[in-house]
Amino acid sequence: MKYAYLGPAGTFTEAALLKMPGGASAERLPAASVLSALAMVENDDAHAAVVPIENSVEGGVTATLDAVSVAHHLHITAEALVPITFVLASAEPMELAEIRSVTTHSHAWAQVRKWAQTTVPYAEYRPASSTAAGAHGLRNDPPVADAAICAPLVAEQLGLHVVDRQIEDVPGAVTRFVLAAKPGPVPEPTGADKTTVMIPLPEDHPGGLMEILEHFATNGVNMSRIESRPTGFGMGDYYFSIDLEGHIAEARIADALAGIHRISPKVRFLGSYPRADGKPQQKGPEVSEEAFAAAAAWIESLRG
Ligand SMILES: O=C(O)C(=O)C[C@]1(C(=O)O)C=C[C@@H](O)C=C1
Repeated sequence: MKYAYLGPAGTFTEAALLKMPGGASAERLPAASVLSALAMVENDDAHAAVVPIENSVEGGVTATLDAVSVAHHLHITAEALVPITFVLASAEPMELAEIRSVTTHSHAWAQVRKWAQTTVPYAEYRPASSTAAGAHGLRNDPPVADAAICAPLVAEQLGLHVVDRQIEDVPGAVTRFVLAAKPGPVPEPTGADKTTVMIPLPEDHPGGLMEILEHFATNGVNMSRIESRPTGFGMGDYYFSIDLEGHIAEARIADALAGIHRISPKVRFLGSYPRADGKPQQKGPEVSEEAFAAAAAWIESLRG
């Protein structure tokens, strides 16, 4: 199997790839951006792509959310969680006070903002396409910056000097990554699953969002993430990117989505897949498979 990922070697995305099903034995194809990684799947140059989707401190990775929800026709088949810790690294030994420019990925920069303000307040920030790309750039002639914020492992692999470590503002931060592939068989339910959907907000429909959420509430479906994003097609045109706890094979998830389809027919199913944390679904008896089967049988008997 060939898996594309946000490269180069040494990104947090590569660490996530190794945790994905089939990741350890997959051929790893580094891509320069999230969009290129997803395009490699669409063009059949890779079977699947590993991309970051959400960080516990900085929130959604909008490039991924928009690409998976709107631009591409891909399904999520797995997720992985990677603990995030950063070091500040330089090509040659340097003191903190000497650093005038720092490079890293924008999501990494957002996770060290307070540290940067207090520790390197005069350093100019230079964006990099990934944390590892920034670290590799220190060896360019001329170097892309005085120092890079990257994973401890890539600093070690490139023989960089560690100026400061554990510089993240929130210890224990985690980034969530997904494996995206062309639509195919949905992974089997495990009892601890997630379903991702994209729901366009119905136009000129007062209470549209509330009606959508009511379908989740009445079917006992918990949401683990909800974000609104512009579709890009016009001012005020928004979609909701939502993760649900449960699998499309369950009657309560299917029933909620069928109800939503009547309000927002362009709703898109983006995959059901096992949860990385393995947390089992909690559901009351009124939304069990047996309760749905008994209700359907009752209606059938009335129509009899
Ligand atoms: O630059 C990397 O190493 C990445 O894998 C990207 C990314 C992200 O997009 O959030 C992944 C994890 C960290 O939160 C910072 C950067």
